[in-house]
Amino acid sequence: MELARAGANQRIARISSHLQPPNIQERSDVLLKRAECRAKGGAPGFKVAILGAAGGIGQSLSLLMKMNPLVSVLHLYDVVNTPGVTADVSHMDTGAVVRGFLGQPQLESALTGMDLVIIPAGVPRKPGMTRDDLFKINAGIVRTLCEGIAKCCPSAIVNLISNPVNSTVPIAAEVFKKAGTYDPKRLLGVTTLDVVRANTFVAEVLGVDPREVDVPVVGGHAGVTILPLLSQVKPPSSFTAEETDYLTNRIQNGGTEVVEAKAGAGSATLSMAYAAAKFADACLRGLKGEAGVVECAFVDSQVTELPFFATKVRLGRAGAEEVYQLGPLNEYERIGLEKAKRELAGSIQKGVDFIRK
Ligand SMILES: NC(=O)C1=CN([C@@H]2O[C@H](COP(=O)(O)OP(=O)(O)OC[C@H]3O[C@@H](n4cnc5c(N)ncnc54)[C@H](O)[C@@H]3O)[C@@H](O)[C@H]2O)C=CC1
Ligand SMILES: O=C([O-])CC(=O)C(=O)O
Repeated sequence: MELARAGANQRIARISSHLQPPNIQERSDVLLKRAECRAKGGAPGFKVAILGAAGGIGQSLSLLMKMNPLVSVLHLYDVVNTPGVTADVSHMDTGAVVRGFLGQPQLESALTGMDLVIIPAGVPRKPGMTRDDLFKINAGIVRTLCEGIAKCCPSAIVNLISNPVNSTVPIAAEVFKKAGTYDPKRLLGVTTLDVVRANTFVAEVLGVDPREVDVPVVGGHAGVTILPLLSQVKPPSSFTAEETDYLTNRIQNGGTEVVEAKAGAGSATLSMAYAAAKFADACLRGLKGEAGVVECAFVDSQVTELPFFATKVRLGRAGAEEVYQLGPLNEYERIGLEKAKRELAGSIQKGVDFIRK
């Protein structure tokens, strides 16, 4: 009986969360609070916000996070089109309560109380552009969103997708430092798509199921900074010099391959939403206290002389609780590492300067 009533409340909360009249909205807030309390009580559940939820990545990612049983509350924020995306996703008969937020005046409401904030907001590449060409527009977007996080949910884990990741993560760190809320363990640049691609392409070469393959990809998330460690592939495998060249180039240029195939209609969205959902799920499992959750991510790091670097990290209740060393590299990878570090150093500094200067 009580369960049925709770279910009805949740339904009303879902429907009325899109309605505008203040009295209905007020009632919806009460009902939503009840649903949130319930979700926070017995059944485990985290509050997740997606910033840029109406975009190419954002929409598919919203769908995937609505399907995640670890999510009890899902906030969808964008500067356009969130009412439609929210209405649509909210009809899915899964547990998470969905709520939409539109435009800067609603940013703080979208962020308050969140455990995990995922950011795919910003412009994507067109053919002929590098990820760094997106810096001008996306740096400002990331700064504004991170200022909101520092104010409204300073303890949230942040998954940063907006490009150029090699610069936007340092930007976010500087914003949080300025606000006095920086916790390096909680800021993670999402490089999962590089690992997803590496697993797929290596599996093709080996003739096995990609789900059986694990390729560490380290460095950063642009061109030569994307460094797959083929000598550490699991299960242990050897590659000819030709295969190593082919795989390294294909993994480093996977993003460009999609940008060119889409011919002006944007960059990877579907595989990226899949990768982001996979990474967010790992973060939530870590938050829940699951042991042994390990993923690659671009984080505050002491693995090299650079202040940020992507390696495997262990995800726990506090975020990236352990940052793993690179492990043994072969000669090909050592040369790649030096190239990656040279480019990364400039991209990181550019991000830092954007906030400090
Ligand atoms: N880390 C990675 O591996 C990958 C990163 N990306 C990056 O993700 C970003 C998003 O890509 P798409 O979804 O394809 O772009 P999109 O243009 O389809 O969507 C971006 C969304 O961000 C929204 N937005 C713009 N300014 C905003 C603001 N101030 N606050 C909130 N939302 C705002 C837009 O309204 C739009 O809905 C791009 O920067 C792209 O380069 C894309 C693929 C892989
Ligand atoms: O290539 C791009 O611009 C988008 C991206 O980061 C990727 O697909 O890896």
